Amino acid sequence: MAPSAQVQRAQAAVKAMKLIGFDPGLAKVVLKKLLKVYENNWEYIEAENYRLLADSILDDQESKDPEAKENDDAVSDEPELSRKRLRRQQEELQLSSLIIKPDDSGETSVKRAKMEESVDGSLRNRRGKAVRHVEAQCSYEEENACLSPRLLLGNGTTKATGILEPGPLLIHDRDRDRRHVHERLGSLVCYKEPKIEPDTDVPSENVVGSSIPDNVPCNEPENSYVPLAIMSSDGVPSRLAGPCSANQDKEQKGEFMGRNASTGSVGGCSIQEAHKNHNGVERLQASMQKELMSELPSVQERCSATIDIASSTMGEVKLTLKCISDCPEFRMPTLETLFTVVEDRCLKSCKIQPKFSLMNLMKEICQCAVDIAAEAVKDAQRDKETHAGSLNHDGMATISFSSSLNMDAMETSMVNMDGTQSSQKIDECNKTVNESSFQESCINTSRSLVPIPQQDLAVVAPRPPHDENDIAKGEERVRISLINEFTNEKYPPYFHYIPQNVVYQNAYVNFSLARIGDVDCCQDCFGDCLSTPIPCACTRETGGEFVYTRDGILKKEFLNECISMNRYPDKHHHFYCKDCPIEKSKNEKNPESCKGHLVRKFIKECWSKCGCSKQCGNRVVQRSITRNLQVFYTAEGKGWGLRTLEELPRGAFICEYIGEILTNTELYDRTIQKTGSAKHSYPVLLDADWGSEASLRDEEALCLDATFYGNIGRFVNHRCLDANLVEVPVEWETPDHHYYHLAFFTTRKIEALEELTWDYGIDFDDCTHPVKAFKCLCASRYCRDRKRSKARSRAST
Ligand SMILES: C[S@@+](CC[C@H](N)C(=O)[O-])C[C@H]1O[C@@H](n2cnc3c(N)ncnc32)[C@H](O)[C@@H]1O
Repeated sequence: MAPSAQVQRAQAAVKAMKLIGFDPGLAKVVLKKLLKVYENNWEYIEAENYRLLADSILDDQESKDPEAKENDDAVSDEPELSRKRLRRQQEELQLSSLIIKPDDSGETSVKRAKMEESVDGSLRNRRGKAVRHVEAQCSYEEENACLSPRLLLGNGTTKATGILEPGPLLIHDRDRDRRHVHERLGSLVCYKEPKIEPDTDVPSENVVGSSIPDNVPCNEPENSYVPLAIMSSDGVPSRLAGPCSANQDKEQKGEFMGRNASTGSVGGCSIQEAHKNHNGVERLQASMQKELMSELPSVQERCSATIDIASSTMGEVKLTLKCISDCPEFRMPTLETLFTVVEDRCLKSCKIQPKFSLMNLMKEICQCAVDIAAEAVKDAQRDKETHAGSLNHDGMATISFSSSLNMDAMETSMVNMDGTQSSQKIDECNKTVNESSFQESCINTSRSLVPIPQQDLAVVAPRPPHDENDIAKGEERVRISLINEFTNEKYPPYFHYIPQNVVYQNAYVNFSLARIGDVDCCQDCFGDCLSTPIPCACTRETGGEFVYTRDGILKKEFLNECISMNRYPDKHHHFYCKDCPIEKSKNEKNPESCKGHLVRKFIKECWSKCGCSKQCGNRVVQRSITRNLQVFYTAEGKGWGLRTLEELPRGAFICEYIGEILTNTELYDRTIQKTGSAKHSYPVLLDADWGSEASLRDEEALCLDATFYGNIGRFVNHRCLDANLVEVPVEWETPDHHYYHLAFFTTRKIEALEELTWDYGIDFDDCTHPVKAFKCLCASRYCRDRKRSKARSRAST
């Protein structure tokens, strides 16, 4: 019968001791003691070619030497001493293995790294790629020697056949003898069996750790690294507020990357599972190992994993993944393996797209950092220019930057969004960043982490201003794609996509619940107000009738009225204000009298103070965009426009016109600051109630400006009279008509791919109108601009 694994290991250990000159009998005795002390944990004993065993034999011999007795104690009597020694050895081993340097070819080599290979000479990762496990067993030169499953003795030369038999060691100079033994051990090359896969249970307290001290001073120098956030193993930052809130929660019982602590599964795929597929030999070894180590902590329990994120005020971000273990066999996997496994797990667990790549995710993180910083720069510049009164918002010029994380090297000149002007500078920046980051990686990376050349990480191309798959950047319930089939202008000039209006600065918009009285909401309602026999209080505005059908479509009568108001304004009521903000903005000192503002029909939707649900049929506009729409480049020269990709019924809600809420004064300031190079303009006056207010000051009159912040409503082009959209004022959070939402509804059935248009109601002769006069290209047979042009040309002939 073949000897048991235990016996085989014992034989190998004794033989190794014999090879370096120890008496096999003594080796056996000491080995027995060690096994007892270390509870049969062969990993400790076999580490570094039985260094512990050799040391223990020396200790044993020394303990029998009366001179030595005073100084050292035998291993059997002092297990703690042996443990300490082992720890020291492990520390030495780790330190010596940390240095990774690029060689002449630019590749990295692990200094003093030793190789171990599995039975077939290679290990494969789960995608079938060969993975080399780096072990501290033999040098690169000795790599081939490791392939043979036998004990070899190497003293610079590999002797596969002849085994040297040195004589017994004489114990005179203990230090020298120890050195001697260690040298011999160092040259002893030992075949190691394929590594047994670790257990997967990870007690959370062992997983979490941090290398960043709690007492980071608050007065760090400007460009020093300060931890922004320490990600605990469950991914929750345990420190978010910078250096002063440095109380890192080491106690936090986290789970690493969604790992289930009790099962060891990561994102639905446990490590155990991951290794189940290995061959039967490994399974057998795993069970043997389990038997021997049943009461020992698992490898994972002996590791701590930390993610440190440090950021300097200069914009550099360092992300460090540290896995520290007291287990001598523990090695960091290569990045390739790590990425492959994480990607696999993520793919399995999160059902994310098959194209998912961790590297892309990291690039995305870099990109986000750059985006956020760039936006702050842009805001600062805009503020500066606004104050200087010399702002030209028109070209929507923006900042181009190096997308690597060195914001110090950021290019700040204004260039076109195609990035053409700044490439040289970006290259230079990247070069600087690459060099320094590469060096840092060399120092900080643990033994088998290969520094990634920064050009792989850096996003080289300038960031596109918009996501062509979704211009709304996920802010809406539906994605809104972007397409230009006519020119090289791939994207519209940059603007911030916002799904809801935001106050720019001085606009007074009072959203307080206290202002909504009982008559302005339906507190007693429940569920869907449209399903109740008696219309709720919110219909007061619309004469006790809901304006929506159960299908969420605007009712015919109401829609007709709104369309008629737009098409035939003269037939409808107008307000005339005492001091018209529009006239005042044209001539402040001597304003003309008000030309009148249409008395518009309002929709009042239910809201949060009401008792009904968010799905209530009287909440159509606030539920935002639901239709399949697309921003596209128009063929006629109107620039970008909005179209539908689906057939739309008459009365369907399309979108709100969203922008910054400005006072009339603010809009006026913005308008006069324009130098005239602006191609398009995007303001809308919220004048539906101006006439009802006896005297409305400019700083009270509101408007929406979608130039810098807006939604897809800003792309709706103008069409004279027979536009297929009509704007309707809608309110829900405020009971008066001072501030309201502007919603677009279809005026007729619309085919898929038809452009959506709206009659801006502008007077093409009025050069002072906030919407800058443009040559109308609406192609409507009712085009007011064309009529005007014709009339002019007739008059001149
Ligand atoms: C609210 S924006 C519409 C989106 C704009 N086309 C774009 O590319 O961003 C209004 C501007 O679009 C252009 N525009 C809209 N309707 C137009 C039309 N019928 N004819 C010519 N230009 C039009 C004008 O420059 C106008 O100032």
